[in-house]
Amino acid sequence: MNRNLSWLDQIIASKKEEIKKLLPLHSKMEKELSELSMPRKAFSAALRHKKKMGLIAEFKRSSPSIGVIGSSTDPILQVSKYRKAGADCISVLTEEKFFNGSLEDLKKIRQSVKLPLLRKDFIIHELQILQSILAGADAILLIVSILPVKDFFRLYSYCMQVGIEPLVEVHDEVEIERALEAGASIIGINNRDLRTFHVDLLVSRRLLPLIPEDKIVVSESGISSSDDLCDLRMRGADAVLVGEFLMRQEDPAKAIADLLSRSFLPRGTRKSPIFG
Ligand SMILES: O=P(O)(O)OC[C@@H](O)[C@@H](O)c1c[nH]c2ccccc12
Repeated sequence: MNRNLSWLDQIIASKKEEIKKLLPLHSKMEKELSELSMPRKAFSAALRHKKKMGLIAEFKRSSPSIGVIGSSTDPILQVSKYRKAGADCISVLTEEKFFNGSLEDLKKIRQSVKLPLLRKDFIIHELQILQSILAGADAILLIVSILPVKDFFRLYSYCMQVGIEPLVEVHDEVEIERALEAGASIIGINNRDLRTFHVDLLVSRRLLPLIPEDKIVVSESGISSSDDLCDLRMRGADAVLVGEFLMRQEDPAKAIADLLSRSFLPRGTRKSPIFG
């Protein structure tokens, strides 16, 4: 491993290798896609206009910022606990090198629950999008900060064309503009800076007012209490995405019940800071 490359550079390099292996399968994958039914809108439907804060519960074995979280946790068992406790959607981290995940995890989970599934990975090519649909994902994460502008717009349109919902991940004002320009309807504000790993819920507080009311907004990362949920709900978040906190719990169902206990509120309006 080249020590001069950041972990993100290393992930992107390994993704490029994976894509090379997928290239010969392209027409086979397209044929399989044509045999599936459209449209896939379950992910946004599970989060839009709800009376409580939406919860996307994540299956995440490890991460580059904190190391091993729950490496040997059984995906089917964990996700069934999430479902029984009231999670609205499931996110599965499939990146292998730093997150110890796999597409196999997602496929197993797909066979065991009907809840909408988000494939969480570093998507830089159309073939990964096809691969996600064929593995049973309802949505994919599209991270604005890792994509050249042109590639972002192209991949966004491809998602629309093949019928999978992109959760467009942003971390600052410029990325929000780009997401809105593409026409994104589900926007994830990542409270974690992917380059420094610094986590701050202030990122959501600052950016929520900049996103129009008709968009679904998900606050991602670093969320661990019902206070966090209440605050984000009142500031206009439709949903939260929670990984590490749930993976570390002995009783994830109880943790979900506690998290959601005070968030049965209508979503607050996203007031522009200019108007108070
Ligand atoms: O484990 P946390 O702090 O609850 O965070 C979950 C999720 O937001 C995080 O896994 C994530 C958000 N965006 C990403 C992009 C790539 C990898 C991981 C992520």
